[in-house]
Amino acid sequence: MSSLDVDAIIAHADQYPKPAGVHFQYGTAGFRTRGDILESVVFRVGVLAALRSKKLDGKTIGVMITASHNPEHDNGVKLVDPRGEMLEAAWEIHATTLANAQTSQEFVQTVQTLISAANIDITKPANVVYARDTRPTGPALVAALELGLKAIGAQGRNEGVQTTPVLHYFVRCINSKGTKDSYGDDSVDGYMKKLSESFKSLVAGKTRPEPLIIDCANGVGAPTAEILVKYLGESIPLILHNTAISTKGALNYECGADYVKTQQRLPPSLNGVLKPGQRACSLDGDADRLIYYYLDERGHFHMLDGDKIAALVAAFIIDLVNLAGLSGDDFKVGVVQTAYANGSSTKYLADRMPVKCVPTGVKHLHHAAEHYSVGVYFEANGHGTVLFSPSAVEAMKSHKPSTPAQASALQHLINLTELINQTVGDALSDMLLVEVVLAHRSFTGAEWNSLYNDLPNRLVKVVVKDRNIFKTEDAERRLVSPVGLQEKVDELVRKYDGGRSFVRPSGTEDVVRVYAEATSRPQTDELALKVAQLVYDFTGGDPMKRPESL
Ligand SMILES: CC(=O)N[C@H]1[C@@H](OP(=O)(O)O)O[C@H](CO)[C@@H](O)[C@@H]1O
Ligand SMILES: [Mg+2]
Repeated sequence: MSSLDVDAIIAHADQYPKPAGVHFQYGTAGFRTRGDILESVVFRVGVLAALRSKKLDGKTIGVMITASHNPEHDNGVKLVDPRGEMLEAAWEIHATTLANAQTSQEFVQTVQTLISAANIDITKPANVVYARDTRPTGPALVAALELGLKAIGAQGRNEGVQTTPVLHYFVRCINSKGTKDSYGDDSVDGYMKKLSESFKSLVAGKTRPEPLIIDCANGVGAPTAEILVKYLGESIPLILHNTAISTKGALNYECGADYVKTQQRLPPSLNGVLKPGQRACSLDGDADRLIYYYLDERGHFHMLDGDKIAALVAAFIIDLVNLAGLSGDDFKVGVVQTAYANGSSTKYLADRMPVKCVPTGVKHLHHAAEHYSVGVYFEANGHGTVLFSPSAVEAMKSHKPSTPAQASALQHLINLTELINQTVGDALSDMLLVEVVLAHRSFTGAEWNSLYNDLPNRLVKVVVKDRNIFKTEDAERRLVSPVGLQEKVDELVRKYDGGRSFVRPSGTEDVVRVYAEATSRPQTDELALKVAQLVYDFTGGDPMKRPESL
Protein backbone atom coordinates (compact mmCIF):
# COMPACT_ATOMS: atom_id res chain seq x y z
CA MET A 1 0.00 0.00 0.00
CA SER A 2 1.57 3.31 -1.06
CA SER A 3 -0.60 5.53 1.11
CA LEU A 4 -3.31 5.10 3.66
CA ASP A 5 -6.65 4.21 2.02
CA VAL A 6 -8.72 6.49 4.24
CA ASP A 7 -12.04 5.68 2.56
CA ALA A 8 -11.53 1.94 2.89
CA ILE A 9 -10.65 2.24 6.56
CA ILE A 10 -13.70 4.42 7.28
CA ALA A 11 -16.00 2.08 5.36
CA HIS A 12 -14.71 -0.94 7.27
CA ALA A 13 -14.63 0.85 10.63
CA ASP A 14 -18.31 1.78 10.16
CA GLN A 15 -19.13 -1.92 10.50
CA TYR A 16 -17.78 -1.83 14.06
CA PRO A 17 -18.94 1.44 15.66
CA LYS A 18 -17.62 2.19 19.14
CA PRO A 19 -20.27 1.64 21.83
CA ALA A 20 -21.30 4.99 23.32
CA GLY A 21 -20.41 5.88 26.88
CA VAL A 22 -17.68 3.27 27.33
CA HIS A 23 -14.05 4.13 27.99
CA PHE A 24 -11.57 1.43 27.03
CA GLN A 25 -8.11 1.20 28.54
CA TYR A 26 -5.09 -0.84 27.48
CA GLY A 27 -3.95 -1.98 30.93
CA THR A 28 -1.47 -4.50 32.34
CA ALA A 29 -3.25 -7.28 30.47
CA GLY A 30 -4.29 -5.42 27.30
CA PHE A 31 -7.95 -4.49 26.83
CA ARG A 32 -10.27 -6.53 28.99
CA THR A 33 -14.02 -6.18 29.51
CA ARG A 34 -17.29 -7.85 28.54
CA GLY A 35 -16.76 -9.79 25.32
CA ASP A 36 -19.89 -8.46 23.63
CA ILE A 37 -18.75 -4.82 23.67
CA LEU A 38 -15.22 -5.44 22.40
CA GLU A 39 -15.66 -5.76 18.64
CA SER A 40 -14.81 -2.14 17.79
CA VAL A 41 -11.73 -2.38 19.98
CA VAL A 42 -10.54 -5.57 18.31
CA PHE A 43 -11.14 -4.14 14.82
CA ARG A 44 -8.97 -1.17 15.76
CA VAL A 45 -6.34 -3.41 17.35
CA GLY A 46 -6.06 -5.08 13.93
CA VAL A 47 -5.17 -1.71 12.39
CA LEU A 48 -2.81 -0.91 15.27
CA ALA A 49 -1.02 -4.27 15.04
CA ALA A 50 -0.45 -3.63 11.33
CA LEU A 51 0.98 -0.17 12.09
CA ARG A 52 3.27 -1.67 14.74
CA SER A 53 4.46 -4.22 12.19
CA LYS A 54 5.11 -1.52 9.58
CA LYS A 55 6.99 0.51 12.18
CA LEU A 56 9.20 -2.53 12.81
CA ASP A 57 9.94 -3.18 9.15
CA GLY A 58 7.30 -5.80 8.60
CA LYS A 59 8.24 -7.96 11.58
CA THR A 60 5.34 -10.16 12.68
CA ILE A 61 3.23 -8.85 15.55
CA GLY A 62 1.00 -11.13 17.61
CA VAL A 63 -2.59 -10.53 18.68
CA MET A 64 -4.11 -12.73 21.38
CA ILE A 65 -7.84 -12.68 22.09
CA THR A 66 -8.39 -13.85 25.65
CA ALA A 67 -9.56 -12.74 29.09
CA SER A 68 -7.42 -15.29 30.91
CA HIS A 69 -8.90 -16.17 34.33
CA ASN A 70 -11.83 -13.74 34.06
CA PRO A 71 -15.43 -15.03 33.81
CA GLU A 72 -16.54 -16.58 30.56
CA HIS A 73 -18.59 -13.57 29.38
CA ASP A 74 -15.48 -11.36 29.48
CA ASN A 75 -12.96 -11.20 26.73
CA GLY A 76 -9.85 -9.23 25.95
CA VAL A 77 -7.13 -8.53 23.44
CA LYS A 78 -3.43 -7.88 23.71
CA LEU A 79 -0.55 -7.35 21.33
CA VAL A 80 2.70 -9.27 21.29
CA ASP A 81 5.97 -7.67 20.16
CA PRO A 82 8.39 -9.40 17.75
CA ARG A 83 10.51 -11.23 20.33
CA GLY A 84 7.36 -12.61 21.92
CA GLU A 85 7.24 -10.01 24.67
CA MET A 86 4.41 -7.74 25.76
CA LEU A 87 3.74 -4.65 23.64
CA GLU A 88 6.17 -1.76 24.25
CA ALA A 89 4.73 0.52 26.95
CA ALA A 90 4.67 3.66 24.75
CA TRP A 91 2.29 1.94 22.35
CA GLU A 92 -0.19 1.07 25.11
CA ILE A 93 -1.18 4.73 25.06
CA HIS A 94 -1.68 4.65 21.27
CA ALA A 95 -3.87 1.59 21.74
CA THR A 96 -6.04 3.40 24.28
CA THR A 97 -6.33 6.51 22.08
CA LEU A 98 -7.35 4.51 19.00
CA ALA A 99 -9.89 2.43 20.95
CA ASN A 100 -11.64 5.52 22.28
CA ALA A 101 -12.04 7.54 19.06
CA GLN A 102 -15.78 8.22 18.97
CA THR A 103 -16.41 7.92 15.20
CA SER A 104 -14.78 6.21 12.22
CA GLN A 105 -13.58 9.62 10.99
CA GLU A 106 -12.00 10.39 14.33
CA PHE A 107 -10.45 6.91 14.33
CA VAL A 108 -8.76 7.52 10.96
CA GLN A 109 -7.53 10.89 12.18
CA THR A 110 -5.91 9.26 15.23
CA VAL A 111 -4.36 6.67 12.91
CA GLN A 112 -2.92 9.45 10.76
CA THR A 113 -1.63 11.31 13.81
CA LEU A 114 0.08 8.12 15.01
CA ILE A 115 1.63 7.49 11.59
CA SER A 116 3.28 10.91 11.57
CA ALA A 117 4.13 11.05 15.29
CA ALA A 118 5.75 7.60 15.27
CA ASN A 119 7.24 8.20 11.82
CA ILE A 120 5.73 5.05 10.32
CA ASP A 121 6.51 4.21 6.70
CA ILE A 122 3.09 3.12 5.50
CA THR A 123 4.57 1.48 2.38
CA LYS A 124 6.26 -1.20 4.52
CA PRO A 125 4.59 -4.63 4.72
CA ALA A 126 2.52 -5.60 7.76
CA ASN A 127 2.35 -9.12 9.21
CA VAL A 128 0.15 -10.21 12.07
CA VAL A 129 -0.33 -13.67 13.62
CA TYR A 130 -3.33 -14.17 15.87
CA ALA A 131 -5.14 -16.69 18.02
CA ARG A 132 -7.97 -16.85 20.53
CA ASP A 133 -8.92 -18.85 23.60
CA THR A 134 -12.12 -20.93 23.91
CA ARG A 135 -14.55 -18.13 24.91
CA PRO A 136 -17.90 -18.00 23.06
CA THR A 137 -17.29 -14.39 21.92
CA GLY A 138 -13.93 -15.38 20.39
CA PRO A 139 -15.06 -16.12 16.79
CA ALA A 140 -16.88 -12.77 16.43
CA LEU A 141 -13.83 -10.94 17.75
CA VAL A 142 -11.56 -12.79 15.31
CA ALA A 143 -13.86 -11.62 12.49
CA ALA A 144 -13.52 -8.02 13.70
CA LEU A 145 -9.75 -8.38 13.86
CA GLU A 146 -9.60 -9.80 10.36
CA LEU A 147 -11.61 -6.88 9.00
CA GLY A 148 -9.19 -4.47 10.68
CA LEU A 149 -6.27 -6.23 9.03
CA LYS A 150 -8.04 -6.16 5.68
CA ALA A 151 -8.87 -2.46 6.02
CA ILE A 152 -5.19 -1.57 6.22
CA GLY A 153 -3.98 -4.30 3.87
CA ALA A 154 -2.04 -6.38 6.40
CA GLN A 155 -1.10 -10.02 5.96
CA GLY A 156 -2.83 -12.08 8.66
CA ARG A 157 -2.11 -15.60 9.85
CA ASN A 158 -4.86 -17.28 11.84
CA GLU A 159 -3.59 -19.80 14.39
CA GLY A 160 -7.09 -20.68 15.62
CA VAL A 161 -7.53 -21.68 19.25
CA GLN A 162 -4.21 -21.58 21.13
CA THR A 163 -2.92 -20.83 24.61
CA THR A 164 -1.44 -17.36 25.15
CA PRO A 165 2.11 -18.73 25.58
CA VAL A 166 1.89 -20.78 22.38
CA LEU A 167 0.98 -17.61 20.48
CA HIS A 168 3.94 -15.79 22.06
CA TYR A 169 6.14 -18.73 21.05
CA PHE A 170 4.92 -18.50 17.44
CA VAL A 171 5.67 -14.79 17.26
CA ARG A 172 9.27 -15.31 18.40
CA CYS A 173 9.78 -18.31 16.08
CA ILE A 174 8.44 -16.50 13.03
CA ASN A 175 10.65 -13.46 13.59
CA SER A 176 13.80 -15.41 14.40
CA LYS A 177 13.43 -17.94 11.58
CA GLY A 178 16.67 -18.49 9.65
CA THR A 179 18.76 -16.39 12.06
CA LYS A 180 21.40 -17.63 14.49
CA ASP A 181 18.89 -16.99 17.29
CA SER A 182 16.21 -19.18 15.72
CA TYR A 183 13.81 -19.96 18.56
CA GLY A 184 12.14 -23.02 17.09
CA ASP A 185 9.71 -24.21 14.47
CA ASP A 186 6.60 -22.00 14.21
CA SER A 187 4.10 -24.81 14.52
CA VAL A 188 2.30 -26.68 17.29
CA ASP A 189 4.43 -29.69 16.38
CA GLY A 190 7.57 -27.56 16.82
CA TYR A 191 6.42 -26.35 20.24
CA MET A 192 5.46 -29.84 21.41
CA LYS A 193 8.71 -31.40 20.22
CA LYS A 194 10.81 -28.68 21.83
CA LEU A 195 9.14 -29.16 25.21
CA SER A 196 8.78 -32.93 25.20
CA GLU A 197 12.24 -33.78 23.89
CA SER A 198 14.05 -31.53 26.34
CA PHE A 199 11.84 -32.86 29.16
CA LYS A 200 12.66 -36.47 28.28
CA SER A 201 16.39 -35.72 28.26
CA LEU A 202 16.14 -33.95 31.61
CA VAL A 203 14.35 -36.82 33.38
CA ALA A 204 16.23 -39.66 31.68
CA GLY A 205 17.22 -42.21 34.30
CA LYS A 206 14.96 -40.71 37.00
CA THR A 207 12.18 -42.67 38.65
CA ARG A 208 8.87 -42.29 36.84
CA PRO A 209 6.73 -40.12 39.14
CA GLU A 210 3.24 -40.80 40.48
CA PRO A 211 0.52 -39.43 38.17
CA LEU A 212 0.06 -35.65 38.22
CA ILE A 213 -3.48 -34.24 38.04
CA ILE A 214 -3.87 -31.14 35.86
CA ASP A 215 -6.94 -28.90 36.30
CA CYS A 216 -7.27 -27.26 32.86
CA ALA A 217 -9.85 -24.65 34.04
CA ASN A 218 -12.19 -25.84 31.26
CA GLY A 219 -10.15 -23.64 28.97
CA VAL A 220 -7.71 -23.63 26.09
CA GLY A 221 -5.07 -25.37 28.20
CA ALA A 222 -7.13 -28.55 27.84
CA PRO A 223 -6.72 -29.19 24.10
CA THR A 224 -3.07 -28.09 24.25
CA ALA A 225 -2.36 -30.38 27.22
CA GLU A 226 -4.07 -33.25 25.39
CA ILE A 227 -1.60 -32.90 22.54
CA LEU A 228 1.33 -32.54 24.94
CA VAL A 229 0.34 -35.78 26.73
CA LYS A 230 0.79 -37.63 23.42
CA TYR A 231 4.24 -36.15 22.81
CA LEU A 232 5.36 -36.90 26.36
CA GLY A 233 4.37 -40.56 26.03
CA GLU A 234 5.68 -42.71 28.86
CA SER A 235 7.93 -40.02 30.35
CA ILE A 236 5.31 -38.69 32.78
CA PRO A 237 1.78 -39.81 33.66
CA LEU A 238 -0.63 -36.87 33.43
CA ILE A 239 -4.36 -36.97 34.23
CA LEU A 240 -6.36 -34.07 32.79
CA HIS A 241 -9.42 -32.70 34.58
CA ASN A 242 -11.77 -29.78 33.83
CA THR A 243 -11.44 -30.15 30.08
CA ALA A 244 -15.07 -29.21 29.22
CA ILE A 245 -14.31 -26.40 26.78
CA SER A 246 -17.76 -26.56 25.15
CA THR A 247 -19.84 -26.55 28.34
CA LYS A 248 -21.47 -23.16 28.76
CA GLY A 249 -20.36 -21.30 31.87
CA ALA A 250 -17.66 -23.83 32.79
CA LEU A 251 -14.58 -21.75 31.93
CA ASN A 252 -12.72 -20.79 35.13
CA TYR A 253 -15.84 -21.63 37.15
CA GLU A 254 -14.76 -22.99 40.54
CA CYS A 255 -11.52 -24.17 39.00
CA GLY A 256 -8.29 -22.90 37.53
CA ALA A 257 -5.17 -21.24 38.95
CA ASP A 258 -6.85 -17.99 39.97
CA TYR A 259 -9.62 -19.80 41.84
CA VAL A 260 -7.12 -21.90 43.76
CA LYS A 261 -4.83 -18.96 44.55
CA THR A 262 -7.54 -16.55 45.68
CA GLN A 263 -9.75 -19.11 47.47
CA GLN A 264 -6.76 -21.05 48.81
CA ARG A 265 -8.67 -24.27 48.35
CA LEU A 266 -9.10 -27.30 46.10
CA PRO A 267 -11.35 -26.94 43.03
CA PRO A 268 -14.55 -28.77 44.16
CA SER A 269 -14.34 -30.99 41.06
CA LEU A 270 -11.18 -32.57 42.52
CA ASN A 271 -12.80 -33.45 45.83
CA GLY A 272 -12.50 -37.19 46.23
CA VAL A 273 -10.32 -37.36 43.12
CA LEU A 274 -7.06 -36.03 44.52
CA LYS A 275 -5.57 -38.53 46.96
CA PRO A 276 -3.50 -37.50 49.98
CA GLY A 277 0.10 -36.94 48.95
CA GLN A 278 -0.70 -36.79 45.23
CA ARG A 279 0.47 -33.75 43.25
CA ALA A 280 -2.00 -31.60 41.34
CA CYS A 281 -1.80 -28.30 39.52
CA SER A 282 -4.20 -25.78 38.00
CA LEU A 283 -3.78 -23.77 34.81
CA ASP A 284 -5.73 -20.55 34.25
CA GLY A 285 -8.11 -19.85 31.35
CA ASP A 286 -5.35 -19.10 28.81
CA ALA A 287 -2.71 -21.39 30.36
CA ASP A 288 -0.13 -18.80 31.30
CA ARG A 289 -0.45 -19.29 35.07
CA LEU A 290 0.28 -22.35 37.17
CA ILE A 291 -0.45 -23.20 40.81
CA TYR A 292 0.45 -26.55 42.42
CA TYR A 293 -1.11 -28.12 45.51
CA TYR A 294 -1.57 -31.35 47.44
CA LEU A 295 -3.54 -32.75 50.38
CA ASP A 296 -1.66 -34.06 53.42
CA GLU A 297 -2.55 -37.33 55.21
CA ARG A 298 -5.20 -35.50 57.22
CA GLY A 299 -6.75 -34.16 54.01
CA HIS A 300 -5.54 -30.60 54.61
CA PHE A 301 -4.96 -28.51 51.51
CA HIS A 302 -1.49 -27.05 50.85
CA MET A 303 -0.83 -24.60 48.04
CA LEU A 304 2.45 -24.25 46.16
CA ASP A 305 2.11 -20.89 44.41
CA GLY A 306 4.32 -18.82 42.12
CA ASP A 307 6.64 -17.91 45.00
CA LYS A 308 7.16 -21.58 45.85
CA ILE A 309 7.80 -22.34 42.18
CA ALA A 310 10.38 -19.53 42.01
CA ALA A 311 12.14 -20.84 45.13
CA LEU A 312 12.21 -24.41 43.82
CA VAL A 313 13.41 -23.50 40.35
CA ALA A 314 15.91 -20.77 41.24
CA ALA A 315 17.67 -22.91 43.85
CA PHE A 316 17.88 -25.78 41.35
CA ILE A 317 19.36 -23.56 38.64
CA ILE A 318 21.91 -22.08 41.03
CA ASP A 319 23.01 -25.60 41.95
CA LEU A 320 23.38 -26.56 38.29
CA VAL A 321 25.34 -23.39 37.52
CA ASN A 322 27.71 -24.15 40.40
CA LEU A 323 28.01 -27.83 39.48
CA ALA A 324 28.73 -26.96 35.86
CA GLY A 325 31.54 -24.64 36.95
CA LEU A 326 29.89 -21.62 35.37
CA SER A 327 29.38 -19.44 38.42
CA GLY A 328 31.35 -16.22 38.64
CA ASP A 329 31.03 -12.46 38.49
CA ASP A 330 29.92 -12.52 34.88
CA PHE A 331 27.36 -15.31 35.36
CA LYS A 332 24.67 -14.16 37.76
CA VAL A 333 21.46 -15.96 38.63
CA GLY A 334 18.81 -13.66 40.13
CA VAL A 335 15.14 -13.61 40.98
CA VAL A 336 12.51 -10.94 40.34
CA GLN A 337 9.35 -10.65 42.45
CA THR A 338 6.62 -8.13 43.17
CA ALA A 339 5.46 -6.76 46.52
CA TYR A 340 2.84 -9.55 46.58
CA ALA A 341 5.55 -12.19 47.04
CA ASN A 342 5.23 -13.84 50.43
CA GLY A 343 7.78 -12.38 52.86
CA SER A 344 9.08 -15.87 53.67
CA SER A 345 9.83 -16.56 50.00
CA THR A 346 11.77 -13.32 49.70
CA LYS A 347 13.79 -14.23 52.76
CA TYR A 348 14.49 -17.76 51.49
CA LEU A 349 15.62 -16.47 48.11
CA ALA A 350 17.58 -13.45 49.35
CA ASP A 351 19.72 -15.76 51.52
CA ARG A 352 20.80 -17.53 48.35
CA MET A 353 20.86 -15.03 45.47
CA PRO A 354 20.05 -11.45 44.42
CA VAL A 355 16.33 -10.66 44.58
CA LYS A 356 14.72 -7.60 43.00
CA CYS A 357 11.24 -6.25 43.66
CA VAL A 358 9.42 -4.50 40.78
CA PRO A 359 5.91 -3.10 40.20
CA THR A 360 3.06 -5.52 39.40
CA GLY A 361 2.68 -6.65 35.80
CA VAL A 362 4.58 -9.18 33.76
CA LYS A 363 6.39 -6.63 31.63
CA HIS A 364 8.16 -5.16 34.68
CA LEU A 365 9.24 -8.59 35.88
CA HIS A 366 10.35 -9.68 32.43
CA HIS A 367 12.48 -6.60 31.81
CA ALA A 368 14.13 -6.80 35.23
CA ALA A 369 14.89 -10.51 34.71
CA GLU A 370 16.71 -9.66 31.48
CA HIS A 371 19.43 -7.98 33.54
CA TYR A 372 20.67 -11.30 34.94
CA SER A 373 22.53 -14.08 33.10
CA VAL A 374 19.70 -16.30 34.27
CA GLY A 375 16.69 -14.36 35.54
CA VAL A 376 13.90 -16.24 37.30
CA TYR A 377 10.64 -14.35 37.70
CA PHE A 378 7.29 -15.40 39.08
CA GLU A 379 4.28 -13.52 40.36
CA ALA A 380 2.72 -15.09 43.45
CA ASN A 381 -0.34 -15.83 41.27
CA GLY A 382 1.68 -18.34 39.24
CA HIS A 383 2.73 -16.36 36.19
CA GLY A 384 6.42 -16.57 35.47
CA THR A 385 9.34 -17.97 33.55
CA VAL A 386 13.13 -18.08 33.41
CA LEU A 387 15.21 -16.01 30.98
CA PHE A 388 18.67 -16.99 29.79
CA SER A 389 20.59 -14.00 28.43
CA PRO A 390 22.32 -14.37 25.03
CA SER A 391 25.73 -14.14 26.73
CA ALA A 392 24.73 -16.83 29.24
CA VAL A 393 23.75 -19.12 26.38
CA GLU A 394 27.09 -18.38 24.67
CA ALA A 395 28.95 -19.12 27.91
CA MET A 396 27.13 -22.45 28.26
CA LYS A 397 27.85 -23.45 24.69
CA SER A 398 31.54 -22.58 24.82
CA HIS A 399 32.19 -23.90 28.35
CA LYS A 400 34.53 -26.90 28.45
CA PRO A 401 33.51 -29.10 31.38
CA SER A 402 36.40 -30.74 33.20
CA THR A 403 34.54 -33.63 34.85
CA PRO A 404 31.60 -35.85 33.87
CA ALA A 405 29.56 -34.21 36.68
CA GLN A 406 30.23 -30.78 35.19
CA ALA A 407 29.30 -32.03 31.73
CA SER A 408 26.02 -33.44 32.98
CA ALA A 409 25.04 -30.25 34.85
CA LEU A 410 25.90 -28.21 31.78
CA GLN A 411 23.78 -30.43 29.56
CA HIS A 412 20.86 -30.07 31.99
CA LEU A 413 21.16 -26.28 31.81
CA ILE A 414 21.21 -26.36 28.02
CA ASN A 415 18.13 -28.58 28.02
CA LEU A 416 16.38 -26.15 30.38
CA THR A 417 16.83 -23.36 27.82
CA GLU A 418 14.77 -25.54 25.46
CA LEU A 419 12.18 -26.68 27.99
CA ILE A 420 11.35 -23.21 29.29
CA ASN A 421 9.20 -20.91 27.20
CA GLN A 422 11.29 -17.77 27.55
CA THR A 423 8.81 -15.46 25.83
CA VAL A 424 6.25 -15.36 28.64
CA GLY A 425 4.89 -17.42 31.55
CA ASP A 426 3.67 -20.76 30.19
CA ALA A 427 1.76 -23.04 32.55
CA LEU A 428 2.53 -26.24 30.63
CA SER A 429 6.22 -25.49 30.17
CA ASP A 430 6.46 -24.40 33.83
CA MET A 431 4.66 -27.57 34.90
CA LEU A 432 7.30 -29.68 33.14
CA LEU A 433 10.02 -27.52 34.70
CA VAL A 434 8.62 -28.17 38.19
CA GLU A 435 8.40 -31.89 37.44
CA VAL A 436 12.04 -31.91 36.33
CA VAL A 437 13.17 -30.30 39.60
CA LEU A 438 10.99 -32.60 41.72
CA ALA A 439 12.44 -35.61 39.89
CA HIS A 440 16.04 -34.42 40.35
CA ARG A 441 15.51 -33.57 44.02
CA SER A 442 13.33 -36.66 44.67
CA PHE A 443 10.87 -34.26 46.35
CA THR A 444 7.25 -34.94 47.24
CA GLY A 445 4.88 -31.98 47.36
CA ALA A 446 5.34 -31.82 51.14
CA GLU A 447 9.13 -31.73 50.84
CA TRP A 448 8.91 -28.96 48.28
CA ASN A 449 6.49 -27.09 50.54
CA SER A 450 8.92 -27.29 53.45
CA LEU A 451 11.55 -25.11 51.69
CA TYR A 452 10.00 -22.31 53.74
CA ASN A 453 6.71 -21.68 55.58
CA ASP A 454 4.42 -19.13 54.00
CA LEU A 455 3.44 -16.25 56.25
CA PRO A 456 -0.35 -15.98 56.55
CA ASN A 457 -1.49 -13.33 54.08
CA ARG A 458 -4.65 -11.62 52.92
CA LEU A 459 -5.59 -9.67 49.81
CA VAL A 460 -8.59 -7.33 50.01
CA LYS A 461 -10.29 -5.21 47.34
CA VAL A 462 -11.54 -1.79 48.36
CA VAL A 463 -14.02 0.02 46.13
CA VAL A 464 -13.20 3.73 46.35
CA LYS A 465 -14.58 6.81 44.62
CA ASP A 466 -11.48 7.37 42.50
CA ARG A 467 -8.60 4.91 42.45
CA ASN A 468 -6.57 7.29 40.26
CA ILE A 469 -5.67 9.39 43.29
CA PHE A 470 -3.59 6.46 44.61
CA LYS A 471 0.06 6.85 43.60
CA THR A 472 2.92 4.65 44.78
CA GLU A 473 6.72 4.49 44.93
CA ASP A 474 9.35 1.91 45.90
CA ALA A 475 7.95 -0.81 43.61
CA GLU A 476 4.42 -0.03 44.83
CA ARG A 477 5.29 -0.75 48.43
CA ARG A 478 4.59 2.81 49.62
CA LEU A 479 1.90 5.38 48.87
CA VAL A 480 2.85 8.93 47.98
CA SER A 481 -0.76 9.98 47.41
CA PRO A 482 -3.21 10.56 49.06
CA VAL A 483 -0.76 12.49 51.22
CA GLY A 484 -0.65 11.28 54.83
CA LEU A 485 -2.21 7.86 54.25
CA GLN A 486 1.10 5.94 54.17
CA GLU A 487 2.03 7.25 57.63
CA LYS A 488 -1.27 5.94 58.99
CA VAL A 489 -0.67 2.54 57.36
CA ASP A 490 2.83 2.46 58.92
CA GLU A 491 1.36 3.26 62.33
CA LEU A 492 -1.03 0.30 62.06
CA VAL A 493 1.57 -2.14 60.71
CA ARG A 494 3.88 -1.42 63.67
CA LYS A 495 1.30 -2.90 66.01
CA TYR A 496 1.48 -6.37 64.40
CA ASP A 497 4.19 -8.95 64.93
CA GLY A 498 5.99 -9.47 61.58
CA GLY A 499 3.40 -7.18 59.99
CA ARG A 500 3.67 -5.94 56.41
CA SER A 501 0.99 -4.21 54.40
CA PHE A 502 0.80 -2.10 51.28
CA VAL A 503 -1.89 -0.34 49.24
CA ARG A 504 -1.95 0.12 45.45
CA PRO A 505 -4.52 0.81 42.76
CA SER A 506 -5.29 -2.24 40.57
CA GLY A 507 -4.26 -1.97 36.92
CA THR A 508 -7.00 -4.35 35.76
CA GLU A 509 -10.02 -3.65 37.99
CA ASP A 510 -11.63 -0.49 39.34
CA VAL A 511 -10.48 -1.19 42.91
CA VAL A 512 -7.66 -0.46 45.31
CA ARG A 513 -5.88 -3.58 46.58
CA VAL A 514 -4.73 -4.01 50.15
CA TYR A 515 -2.20 -6.72 50.95
CA ALA A 516 -1.29 -7.73 54.49
CA GLU A 517 0.80 -10.40 56.13
CA ALA A 518 1.79 -11.10 59.74
CA THR A 519 2.95 -14.07 61.80
CA SER A 520 -0.51 -15.37 62.70
CA ARG A 521 -3.74 -15.77 60.75
CA PRO A 522 -6.00 -13.70 63.08
CA GLN A 523 -3.44 -10.88 63.21
CA THR A 524 -3.10 -10.92 59.42
CA ASP A 525 -6.85 -10.71 58.90
CA GLU A 526 -7.20 -7.93 61.45
CA LEU A 527 -4.39 -5.93 59.86
CA ALA A 528 -5.86 -6.38 56.36
CA LEU A 529 -9.31 -5.22 57.50
CA LYS A 530 -7.96 -2.24 59.44
CA VAL A 531 -5.86 -1.05 56.48
CA ALA A 532 -8.83 -1.53 54.13
CA GLN A 533 -11.02 0.55 56.43
CA LEU A 534 -8.34 3.19 56.72
CA VAL A 535 -8.11 3.45 52.93
CA TYR A 536 -11.87 3.69 52.68
CA ASP A 537 -12.31 6.27 55.41
CA PHE A 538 -9.41 8.38 54.20
CA THR A 539 -10.95 8.75 50.75
CA GLY A 540 -14.45 9.47 52.00
CA GLY A 541 -16.57 6.71 50.50
CA ASP A 542 -20.25 5.95 51.07
CA PRO A 543 -20.52 4.75 54.74
CA MET A 544 -22.83 1.94 53.58
CA LYS A 545 -20.03 0.40 51.48
CA ARG A 546 -17.31 0.50 54.14
CA PRO A 547 -15.52 -2.86 54.45
CA GLU A 548 -16.72 -4.28 57.80
CA SER A 549 -15.53 -7.87 57.49
CA LEU A 550 -13.30 -9.94 55.24
C1 LIG B 1 -2.53 -8.97 42.97
C2 LIG B 1 -2.60 -9.57 41.62
O1 LIG B 1 -2.67 -10.80 41.50
N1 LIG B 1 -2.56 -8.73 40.58
C3 LIG B 1 -2.65 -9.21 39.20
C4 LIG B 1 -3.58 -8.33 38.40
O2 LIG B 1 -3.06 -7.00 38.41
P1 LIG B 1 -3.70 -5.77 39.18
O3 LIG B 1 -2.97 -4.57 38.65
O4 LIG B 1 -3.43 -6.04 40.62
O5 LIG B 1 -5.17 -5.77 38.91
O6 LIG B 1 -3.64 -8.79 37.06
C5 LIG B 1 -2.40 -8.72 36.36
C6 LIG B 1 -2.63 -9.17 34.94
O7 LIG B 1 -3.11 -10.48 34.87
C7 LIG B 1 -1.37 -9.59 37.08
O8 LIG B 1 -0.12 -9.44 36.44
C8 LIG B 1 -1.27 -9.18 38.55
O9 LIG B 1 -0.43 -10.05 39.25
MG1 LIG C 1 -3.71 -15.88 32.12
